[in-house]
Amino acid sequence: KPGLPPGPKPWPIIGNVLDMPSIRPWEKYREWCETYNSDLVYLHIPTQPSILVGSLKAATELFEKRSHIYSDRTRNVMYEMMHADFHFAFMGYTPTWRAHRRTFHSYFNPATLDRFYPVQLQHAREFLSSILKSPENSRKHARHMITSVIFAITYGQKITTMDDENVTSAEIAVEGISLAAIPGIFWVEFLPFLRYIPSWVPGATSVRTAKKYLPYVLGMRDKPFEEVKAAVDNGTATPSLVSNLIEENRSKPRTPEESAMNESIARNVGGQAYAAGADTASSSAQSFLLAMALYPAIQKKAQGQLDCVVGPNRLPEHEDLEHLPYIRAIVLEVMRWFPITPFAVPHQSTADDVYEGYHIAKGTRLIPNVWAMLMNPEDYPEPESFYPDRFLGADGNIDPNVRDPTAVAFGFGRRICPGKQLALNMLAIYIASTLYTFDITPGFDASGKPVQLTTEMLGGMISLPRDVPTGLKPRSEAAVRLINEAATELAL
Ligand code: HEM
Repeated sequence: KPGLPPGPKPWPIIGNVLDMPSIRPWEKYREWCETYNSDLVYLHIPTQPSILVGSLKAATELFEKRSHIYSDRTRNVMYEMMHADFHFAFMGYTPTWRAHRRTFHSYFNPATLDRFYPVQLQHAREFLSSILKSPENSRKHARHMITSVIFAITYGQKITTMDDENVTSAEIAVEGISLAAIPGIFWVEFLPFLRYIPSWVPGATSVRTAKKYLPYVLGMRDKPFEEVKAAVDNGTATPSLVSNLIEENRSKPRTPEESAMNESIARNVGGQAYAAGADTASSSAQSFLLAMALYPAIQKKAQGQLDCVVGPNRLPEHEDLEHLPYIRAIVLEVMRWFPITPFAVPHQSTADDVYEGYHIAKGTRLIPNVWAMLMNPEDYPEPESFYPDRFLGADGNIDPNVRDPTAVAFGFGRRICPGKQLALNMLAIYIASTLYTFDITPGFDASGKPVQLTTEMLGGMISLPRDVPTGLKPRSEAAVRLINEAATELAL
């Protein structure tokens, strides 16, 4: 009879709860796979049996080839308490999840994503202008750019400052969602009845945390949606995901139930775009700056190709990317070198199964160690080095024989990130525009010394670089002129 995969020895009752790392968990997860010499490692977590999936081979076999039984999500009591379960990334493998995903996909169908090029280009160029004015705020500007694209596409709203109420509220909501996603830090996850303990009881951290974030989560879902709905009513809405869904819902006769269901899907799908897309893509935008400051020779090489393809008289556009394999290789290497979702979003099984002689019971949570897969030296020699050339063949084009890291970094199977291509398009034009116009160096600290950059990763479910360089200098007077001309055009 197949047994459980190997794993750390459990304690009575609490199992491996105290073994669960909260700092850089992906490293401990990899160590366990090595210690037990197994792609799968079993963790005894009360009420939530879990398996770490340490190799791409196992992840592909389970999440992709057997996706019909590995596409569920783990119940997260904290999400229920803070109402974050409206986000379809956290819904179970149900018809409701499917309806949400279908709606999202119909708007962000990869075949029609070029209609978002203009909005991406506009905000990439606004980023250049902002950097020209205050390079010391590079982290904030990168975040602002991605947030602006997401709000423009989702709600047709212009985010002129990061102090915008819809943004600050969503930021706090995402902080709560990210916190609640770290496996093993809230006791309510193991003992769901704790949710009913009053928040004043000492130790009721779960209840107090959920209570703190609840209004922000609801605000993120409802406030911008209501604003767009009112604009649609007044005939003043700018076309967007949400206005489109509202109008479509009204365009055909429907029963009140159907109509309410469609409105709820529109509200949820809009409300989760910021949570799913802003932290993730802006973390990659920031880690790109970090890589460039740490690897100046790569920067030079990319700038050489940009100068050659784009010429001296204009800024890059999406259409240039086809002729810029080195930029595309940098995008791939950014996604690999800095795994911003180091264990993706765990999947859960819906039937008993056997893999390589191990028993995987129905209801097991499977945590893919995406970080370890992207740092695997067999696929990517010297994985700690930022080396885009690894993706290029002898002809200077992308070599299809090198494993595509975006097939791992965005998760797996039926749950794979549906915003993947949108995110990659956004990052590619931002990377091309920034390298074309700026030299990126670490910058200086308050005492005037060059900053010592590290590659330290912060955060849990979504990680971001601790250090983001601030030494961005325009490459030439011509670059400054092009940025200013673009800004004038955008203001017209
Ligand atoms: C660099 C940027 C991004 C990364 C690395 C990323 C990564 C991921 C990962 C790892 C998952 C979980 C996949 C799985 O369960 O196997 C996911 C799910 C998801 N992502 Fe992304 N994402 C990014 C950007 C975006 C953007 C821009 C959007 C939308 C605007 C988006 C929307 C979603 C949604 C809705 C889900 C849930 C899918 C489901 O459960 O069915 N993501 N993403």
